[in-house]
Amino acid sequence: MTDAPAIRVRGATVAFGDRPALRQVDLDVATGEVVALLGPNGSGKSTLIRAILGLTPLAAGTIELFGVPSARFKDRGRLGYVPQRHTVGGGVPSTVQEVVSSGRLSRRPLFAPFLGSADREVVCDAIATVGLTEKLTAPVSTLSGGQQRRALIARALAGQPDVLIMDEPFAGVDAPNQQILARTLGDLVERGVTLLLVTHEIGPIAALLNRAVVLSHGHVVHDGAPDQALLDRYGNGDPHAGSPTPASETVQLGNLNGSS
Ligand SMILES: Nc1ncnc2c1ncn2[C@@H]1O[C@H](COP(=O)(O)OP(=O)(O)OP(=O)(O)O)[C@@H](O)[C@H]1O
Repeated sequence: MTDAPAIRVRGATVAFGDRPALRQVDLDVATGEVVALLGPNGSGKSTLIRAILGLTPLAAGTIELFGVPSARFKDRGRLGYVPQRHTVGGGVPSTVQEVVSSGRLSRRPLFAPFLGSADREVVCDAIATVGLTEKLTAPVSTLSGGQQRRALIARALAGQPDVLIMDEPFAGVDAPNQQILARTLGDLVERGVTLLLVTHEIGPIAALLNRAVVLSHGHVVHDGAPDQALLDRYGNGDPHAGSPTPASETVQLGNLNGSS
């Protein structure tokens, strides 16, 4: 272990064609921190986490993971990712156990891709952590949206990541399941897992948050305490919170930035 932050982003710039999506973004996430990434639709949140995960190339800037430049970072299993899509499955019917087991493969050597008993134990533990043990053999297509989110989280947990990056973990999840999810995330934080979450709703995890980072038009416009103004804006579970709003997005977030 080094004292380097789990994630260090400096001057990250991403463009799609001639349209910039991230502009000179700096972000540090220390080991053990819980950071929410907020901002209106299209502000660059998903692009930033995809860049951190090495899924979207930078036009400029640098990213270090655990103190190692991203291009040289080999231990990708230390990063868990729960993508934005809130359903799993597709054409091939798979059970919860199969979906979650697939998340363990990142920890297996290429020449030994089959799961041993220790791996299967980790898979069962991940499923228990998200409260889906009774659904072990159920096809994921039969689960509710919230249960499918939890199955995806368990899949990420099966890789035993040190950092869990989640894109909209609460989207499409009803209030009771949001509470269950939030408790699951709280358990992970107690175990020392670092969390970086893109969300439009910080309400369910407000108590866990160390910091909130707000993006607007690809810029960081706030990086600091999840203060009352942010809770008012993003904390009420309103699915439209953070959507482009008339006139004042930049001004309002600029004020927040100035006051932090
Ligand atoms: N693969 C892509 N090709 C072209 N443009 C893209 C691509 N991915 C993202 N963009 C554009 O980059 C900008 C940032 O998108 P991004 O998805 O990162 O925003 P976001 O803040 O995550 O939005 P949302 O809250 O709607 O998920 C947007 O203008 C989007 O249209």
